[in-house]
Parts: sequence; structure tokens; C-alpha cells
Amino acid sequence: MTTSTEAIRGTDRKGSATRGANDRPTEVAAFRNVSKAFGSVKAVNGSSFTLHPGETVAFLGPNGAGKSTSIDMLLGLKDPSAGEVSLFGGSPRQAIMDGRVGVMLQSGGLLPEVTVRELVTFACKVHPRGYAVDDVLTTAQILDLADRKVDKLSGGQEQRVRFALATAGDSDLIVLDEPTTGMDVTARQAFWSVMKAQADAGRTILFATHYLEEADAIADRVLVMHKGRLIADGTAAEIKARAGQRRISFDLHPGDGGDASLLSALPGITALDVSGSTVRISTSDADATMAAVYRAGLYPRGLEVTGVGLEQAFITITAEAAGTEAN
Ligand SMILES: Nc1ncnc2c1ncn2[C@@H]1O[C@H](COP(=O)(O)OP(=O)(O)OP(=O)(O)O)[C@@H](O)[C@H]1O
Repeated sequence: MTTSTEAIRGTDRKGSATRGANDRPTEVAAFRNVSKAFGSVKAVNGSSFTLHPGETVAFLGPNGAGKSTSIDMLLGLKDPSAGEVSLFGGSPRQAIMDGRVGVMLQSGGLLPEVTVRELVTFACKVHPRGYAVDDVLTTAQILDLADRKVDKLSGGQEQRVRFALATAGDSDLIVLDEPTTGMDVTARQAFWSVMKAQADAGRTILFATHYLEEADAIADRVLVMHKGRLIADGTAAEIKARAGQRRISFDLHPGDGGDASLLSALPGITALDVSGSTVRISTSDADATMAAVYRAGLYPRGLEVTGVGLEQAFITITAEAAGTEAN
């Protein structure tokens, strides 16, 4: 028996993107020095990146960074003011018409007065390689909502219907703009497990999110935008390393001589928290900080040094970008 997820996974699609002369997959999407201005607002400013077959890529950035505008250009919904956007080596509009892209956008009303089943059936029919509607409803976990009118759904339920529309056919690229906004924790986990199956089947996935833990857990690669510019492009680990921060924690026993003024003067230190005998430090240079701790004659016990999470790294690099602009 074919399960709905298997049906949606379809065959292994790695390498199904544009192929080069030597028949190796090349690129799914490319932004080449792309800008988009709305009057005096530079929503996107000279952005270049390439999406490769089979990658899961998170698009991060503070509010107004230019993520949705970039996605709109990627999908041919907006034209760039300058530069070039291509999908599968051709125009975004052609790729959409060919059914190569499944899309879940942030906004845009779902048709009122139709049921979930009617709407999803329509999406399956118009897709050149549409799946069976029951498979799509099952995979998106909305079979129980099939007979409900779409304008009577909760925000989280609406998101799941949008997800069903994005996965109604056998697309090579799935683009999701803040897909889990409004979903509860269980729905979010279920959503990402379905997306993981899509990624495992070799589809390329691009998703914008403000949930950095999602990006950290799911993405092979992270693009960070800030005020229209792409300020980081790498794995979550590379971006964390680039932010360069480390967290150190240790215990100092009473009488060890460590006081707040001594600790706060340690080299590299960016934050200090002393709670009873436990010292927690954020530092840009863990080696120098710890060398100074030992030089001061302190005896730290239970020493732990860890990297920062993606959230802290994101805050650090976007603050750096804001600082650079201000200078
Ligand atoms: N149609 C438009 N007309 C004028 N300005 C616009 C338009 N669309 C977007 N902008 C502006 O372009 C900038 C980028 O907006 P965009 O929606 O792409 O950001 P975003 O990163 O998706 O933000 P968010 O995380 O809040 O969704 C913002 O300053 C926004 O106000």
C-alpha cells in the first residue's frame, strides 16, 4: 500500500533541477545582484545567492529585512528593480507554470465559501503533477477539516491548509514564508516532520522564519538578511562560529577571591552573571578569558565552555551589521 507520505515523497528527486552540459545538477534558483526599491525604501539591495538541489535553506532576518520581497521576486510575483532572478535556469513564471514550485505564502486570503476539500482538490487538479486529494489532506493532517469552509478556520488550521496547497503536486522546490506562524507546538512538530520527508526525498526547500530554533534544527544552510542586504550565508554552525561568542560557566568556592569587579575586567567578556558560587560569562575570546582567570590565581571548578545558539549569533551579527551601517 502506498501511504500518503510515500505518495508525496514520490521518487528520489535529488538532481532533478537544471542540468549542466556534463549532466550534473547545477542550480535550482539564483539571485544575481538583485535589488528591489519601493520609492525610497531599498527592500532588497544587491543580493546574490544560489540554491542547490536538495538543500533545505532557512531565510532569516529581522522584520522588514527583505525576506518576503525576495521570496516574491523568486516566485515572479514582483520584478526586481535591478539584477536577475532565475529558477531552474529560466524565468520564475515559467517554473511556476511548469509546476516546479510549491508555495506557501504568509498572506493572501484563501477562497471563501469553499470547503477545504474543494480548495485542495482544485490545487491538485491544476498542478501538472498533482497528487490524489486524500493523500494531500492526510499528509497535511487536515483530513478532519476537509468539509469545513476555509473562512471558518483558526489561524493555525489555515496555515495547515496553505501547507496542503504547497504540497498538492510533485514540485522540485517548496517555498514557505513563515510557515509555522500561528501553529501550536504539536502542529509545528508535525509540520516539520512532513517537511523533513519532503527534504529527504530530495526536494529543495526555502523557508523564511523568525523561529531560530527551527532554522537551527532543520536547515542545511542559513541566509541572513538585514535591511535588504544578505549579511550571512552558511551552515548554522558556521554562522554561530562567525558570531564568535562562547559561554563559560564555572563554580568558585568561597574564599577563592573572585569578585565581580575582577571578573568583569576579564578580557573578551561581553556579559557576566554571578549567582552564589556559580559564574556565567559570555565572551568573544574564551581562551584569553580563561587564561586570565588562571593568571588571577582563581581555581574554577566544573568548567564548561559552549558555543552560543543561533539566536544569540543572529542577534550579534545583525547588531554588527546595524553598527557598520551607522558608521
Ligand atoms: N509594496 C510595498 N510598498 C512599499 N514598501 C514595501 C512594500 N513591500 C515591502 N515594503 C518594504 O520593504 C521592506 C522589506 O519588507 P519585507 O516584507 O520584504 O520584509 P520581511 O523581511 O519579509 O519582514 P517581516 O519579517 O516583517 O515579514 C520593508 O521596509 C517594507 O516596509
